[in-house]
Amino acid sequence: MELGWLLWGAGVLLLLHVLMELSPAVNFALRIGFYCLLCVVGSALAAPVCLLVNGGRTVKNMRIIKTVVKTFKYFFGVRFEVKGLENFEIEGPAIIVSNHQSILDMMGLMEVLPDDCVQVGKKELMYAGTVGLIIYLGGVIFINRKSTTSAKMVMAEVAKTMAADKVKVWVYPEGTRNCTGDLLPFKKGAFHLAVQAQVPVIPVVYSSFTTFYNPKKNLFTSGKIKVEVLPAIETKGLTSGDVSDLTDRCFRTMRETLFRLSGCPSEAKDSS
Ligand SMILES: CCCCCCCC/C=C\CCCCCCCC(=O)SCCNC(=O)CCNC(=O)[C@H](O)C(C)(C)COP(=O)(O)OP(=O)(O)OC[C@H]1O[C@@H](n2cnc3c(N)ncnc32)[C@H](O)[C@@H]1OP(=O)(O)O
Ligand SMILES: CCCCCCCCCCCCCC(=O)OC[C@@H](O)COP(=O)(O)O
Repeated sequence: MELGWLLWGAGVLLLLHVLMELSPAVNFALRIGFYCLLCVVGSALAAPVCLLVNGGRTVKNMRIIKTVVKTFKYFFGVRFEVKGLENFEIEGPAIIVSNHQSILDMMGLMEVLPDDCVQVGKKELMYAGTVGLIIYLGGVIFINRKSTTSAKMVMAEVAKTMAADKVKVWVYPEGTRNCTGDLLPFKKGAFHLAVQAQVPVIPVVYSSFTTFYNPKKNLFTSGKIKVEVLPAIETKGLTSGDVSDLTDRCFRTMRETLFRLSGCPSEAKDSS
């Protein structure tokens, strides 16, 4: 009986292996599926721990979430090379902005996430089962991207509470995933938030995944991601009239850094 199960297990594994060898599409789907499974199972295990240790929705849960997510990279052979972590060492609140390429970004996020930092996410994530639950428990701020008015209202609330709670807020200013090796134009919410709260903006750039991860080509191998935390940009004294300039400045700095980290400096020159 037990031998039977073993044989079945071995058979299924062998079949999966052969399928992965034969078809890049199956290989890709299985690896992404496994990532999602890790997220779902990891969240299911972490949620009760968060509830027991911290009692409910609080940014303190991010430490627990971070501990779990930081183990994921070993399953996929993803390595991180991080520079500039000292730029996070700012007392009190700040807005952190970074590029957003894929759902795999959650690994890169947790690799560098400073203490007392919540993220802004689309509200649909709240309904992603156990993952939604863990994101909720971690204190993520949910916005409705389809309604600028309501998103702006949420962000204005955040500007007020950020100083009181001394939290940093992580925003993906592209507003959606983008795995092209370039940046999408930045939305302005993060920069309005920084100016309203008069807190610095800290840009974080992840090198392009395109060499090892490309959903269109069913590519997902092991690979190295370079991460750079850039020096903070002060916003003291800036007013809402300066938001566009601030946005452009961050965009240009981050785009140059992205090309430099991804090893394509020529594109940086062509861009402006
Ligand atoms: C234990 C195991 C666990 C495993 C599982 C892992 C779990 C990991 C756990 C936890 C990590 C959780 C991580 C979550 C990550 C989620 C990522 C996402 O979901 S990314 C998508 C959502 N995020 C965004 O979209 C943000 C950025 N968006 C914005 O800030 C936008 O600006 C927004 C939504 C506020 C408005 O977007 P618009 O599309 O309408 O575009 P615009 O150009 O920015 O705004 C239109 C006009 O409104 C003004 N405006 C915008 N915000 C304003 C403001 N606050 N005040 C005044 N005016 C404002 C602008 O200046 C613009 O006006 P003028 O064109 O300049 O005239
Ligand atoms: C019902 C159970 C489903 C479980 C699926 C598990 C998937 C794990 C995903 C980890 C969190 C990913 C957060 C993320 O990266 O969200 C994407 C948004 O930022 C941008 O959205 P979009 O590009 O505009 O669709």
